[in-house]
Amino acid sequence: MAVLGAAGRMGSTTVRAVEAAPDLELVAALDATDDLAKVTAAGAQVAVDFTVPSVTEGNVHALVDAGVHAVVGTTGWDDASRARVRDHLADRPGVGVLIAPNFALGAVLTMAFAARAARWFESVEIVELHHPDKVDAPSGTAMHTAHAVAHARRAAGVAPSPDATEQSLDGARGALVDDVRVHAVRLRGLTAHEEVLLGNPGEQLTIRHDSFDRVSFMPGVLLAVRQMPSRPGLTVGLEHLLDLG
Ligand SMILES: NC(=O)C1=CN([C@@H]2O[C@H](COP(=O)(O)OP(=O)(O)OC[C@H]3O[C@@H](n4cnc5c(N)ncnc54)[C@H](O)[C@@H]3O)[C@@H](O)[C@H]2O)C=CC1
Ligand SMILES: O=C(O)C1=N[C@H](C(=O)O)C[C@H](O)C1
Repeated sequence: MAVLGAAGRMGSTTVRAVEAAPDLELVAALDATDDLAKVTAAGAQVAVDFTVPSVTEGNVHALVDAGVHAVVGTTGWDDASRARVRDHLADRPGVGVLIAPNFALGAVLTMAFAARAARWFESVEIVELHHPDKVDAPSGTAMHTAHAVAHARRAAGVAPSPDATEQSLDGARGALVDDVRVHAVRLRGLTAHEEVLLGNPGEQLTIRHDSFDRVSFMPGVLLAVRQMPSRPGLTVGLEHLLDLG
């Protein structure tokens, strides 16, 4: 297999995890100046992408063209970019692509629990907290959580969260993602954290996940590397590989 973004925080952690896995062989480790052709030249069947939002879609199309399965952890995807990959895969039967905003088991469970709870609370807001070197906000995980929560609330006929704000500074109420408020904190010392706050009169439920170390993402990454060769087409979210989707 191959790792794209191998010199980065997640890419280097993935390289170490793959090297420690007896059933996987790392044949290519690429970073920004490397030609993607090295992936096929090395005979990789699966490539993991932990690069940057501005290049990940191009990488995936090149991998699909080369018949290489892709496990994508890079964020910054939207409906349009995912649709382009889905369309491309229609011409390449047998090739699988997973785009997952978070590979940590606890984060995937947080999203599943939040979606399950969402219909039972009048208010819901999301706070994501990350290291200050992160280039995108809100996090891909928070966006995915907001869409899942919004979908569950719409399906149950629940109104958007009440909010009487008439006057506020720009950004004070966070970003509105699919009718759910998302707040992004960037703080030295943090790794990757998310809280889903659910409120009713007289009670609050907080669902919180903390990744203290990037090793927390590795079991999910390796699971996906092993499964994608038998999952053709586009899969969005690790929850589908864990039977939680
Ligand atoms: N899905 C998940 O579980 C997780 C996803 N992420 C996401 O993964 C991405 C990477 O995060 P970090 O590793 O923290 O960033 P980073 O900045 O440490 O690493 C990115 C690496 O990609 C390299 N790169 C840039 N363009 C490239 C190209 N064209 N080809 C190959 N390599 C290229 C950079 O030189 C750098 O080494 C971000 O989008 C982040 O949000 C991060 C943690 C977990
Ligand atoms: O950049 C990060 O660090 C992370 N990015 C992903 C995201 O945007 O959701 C996953 C995790 O939160 C860490």
